[in-house]
Amino acid sequence: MSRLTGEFVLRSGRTATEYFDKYQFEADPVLLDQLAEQMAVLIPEGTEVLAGLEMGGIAVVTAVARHAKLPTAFVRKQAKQYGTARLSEGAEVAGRRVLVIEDVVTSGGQVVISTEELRKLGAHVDHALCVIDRQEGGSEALAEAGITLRALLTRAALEAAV
Ligand SMILES: O=P(O)(O)OC[C@H]1O[C@H](OP(=O)(O)OP(=O)(O)O)[C@H](O)[C@@H]1O
Ligand SMILES: O=C(O)c1cc(=O)[nH]c(=O)[nH]1
Repeated sequence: MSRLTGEFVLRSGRTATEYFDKYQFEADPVLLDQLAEQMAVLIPEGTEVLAGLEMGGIAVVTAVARHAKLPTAFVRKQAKQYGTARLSEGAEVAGRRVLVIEDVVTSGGQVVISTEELRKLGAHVDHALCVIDRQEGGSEALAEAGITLRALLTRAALEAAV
């Protein structure tokens, strides 16, 4: 139900004829919980904090954390301009082994940007976990940044299931 066809501009600026609307599965509490339960199994040993990326990664991280029983951080695209003025809200990330949680990975650009920012805050980030890896160079880009990508689903697997 999340797989759309048409013409879509992606975050990376690329265009695609296929788009996974993550908000369709994130808005379904039963489906999201099932995905989260399976993702929790993929969490690398030693992970201390789960960090979900704005916006789609926030619902995913909250759901995964319920199964993993780990504290969560909510990572903004830009630091809040008032109040706490934080980029990363919730659990403290400094000095802790942090797993980045994302919904969809395409080029890997957003995970790399947010990981750099988390590292500046003192987090130790070696891994990321996503719901869907579109298999368009994301895992390679992450590897260059020292991040291993684990995915619950790949684009190839989803296409094979249709
Ligand atoms: O691997 P990349 O090429 O960086 O692309 C994937 C990113 O693009 C989408 O974010 P978008 O900005 O559309 O998302 P939001 O609705 O979650 O804010 C998705 O949630 C990833 O964050
Ligand atoms: O690369 C993206 O921006 C992107 C691709 C996709 O399939 N779904 C999504 O939410 N974002």
